[in-house]
Amino acid sequence: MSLQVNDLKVHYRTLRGNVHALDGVTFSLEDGEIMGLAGESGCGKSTLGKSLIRLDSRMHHAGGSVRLDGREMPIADDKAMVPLRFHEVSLIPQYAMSALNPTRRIGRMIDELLRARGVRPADKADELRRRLELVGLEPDVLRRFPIELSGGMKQRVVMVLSTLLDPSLLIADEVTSALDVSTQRSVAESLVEFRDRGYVRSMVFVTHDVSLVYQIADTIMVMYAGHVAEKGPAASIVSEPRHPYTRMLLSALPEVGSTSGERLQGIPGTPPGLLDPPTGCRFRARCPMAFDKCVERPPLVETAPGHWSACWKTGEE
Ligand SMILES: Nc1ncnc2c1ncn2[C@@H]1O[C@H](COP(=O)(O)OP(=O)(O)OP(=O)(O)O)[C@@H](O)[C@H]1O
Repeated sequence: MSLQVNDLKVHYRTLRGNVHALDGVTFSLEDGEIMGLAGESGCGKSTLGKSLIRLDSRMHHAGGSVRLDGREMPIADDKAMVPLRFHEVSLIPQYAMSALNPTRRIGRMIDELLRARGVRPADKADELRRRLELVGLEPDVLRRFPIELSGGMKQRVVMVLSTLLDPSLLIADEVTSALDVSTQRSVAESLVEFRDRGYVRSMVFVTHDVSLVYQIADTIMVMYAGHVAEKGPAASIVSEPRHPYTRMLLSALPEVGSTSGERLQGIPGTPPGLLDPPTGCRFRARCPMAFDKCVERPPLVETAPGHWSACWKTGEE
């Protein structure tokens, strides 16, 4: 599996104009890669996840391309995307576990969803049980209603369901944020296990929690206001961040980096609005390193193998 996203632009149409939620996003994902996607609220993480599977009616594909396994994905063509969903690309959306139909038993709901995707439930019954067991759920969960399950159990059901057809790419959007810390960890570890067993080939793990993603991801991509700020191997993003925004994001976290005895710093200011975003580097108004050239948009350049950063200063180092 390989994913190449090139200069992707996705906007939301609103009465006040277009919200430039993704404005020229470029990155790639290797076979087997788990990429953590981080950044402040509103930077475009969910929009990127949704763009790879379903553009809703307010979303507009304004440019760029997405290639999965060398094939162009018709992301703007809802109908043409139907055969790819769940088979090639699957999404565990934010709040998926609270969206489970409360009036359906889990087993019946899974059967209905499989049929809707052209799959006979009987053909998947053994595999379903094996995977439920793998995530620590008894087969009797299939006879229960969602209300009878804890948040962690529901999230595991959703994970198993979303990956039952062995998609190439899984997008997991904030799948752990509503769970307690130990459940978060085990849900995240189950996702890694799914990758290791080949149930999914590669994964984009969207999160606010850089410390959790650091434990499970191979690479981390940091977005800022609809742009990619930096992408690289997880260890070097955390220990040697190149982009000033990544540095500030990490220094605002208690769990990651060398924080012993150091005072945590918040990031002063707020991200720009995306209805009429500023030209050039979108971080420049908050950046302690900003200089004249930042009125031009910095290109994303590879500063070390597999490590990309979009900052004029990084390019100079
Ligand atoms: N339906 C919508 N209509 C208009 N603008 C939207 C819509 N959904 C999202 N946006 C805007 O698009 C931008 C990106 O939002 P997105 O939800 O992708 O960010 P995010 O990084 O996932 O945030 P969060 O972490 O809070 O989920 C934001 O400026 C947001 O306000």
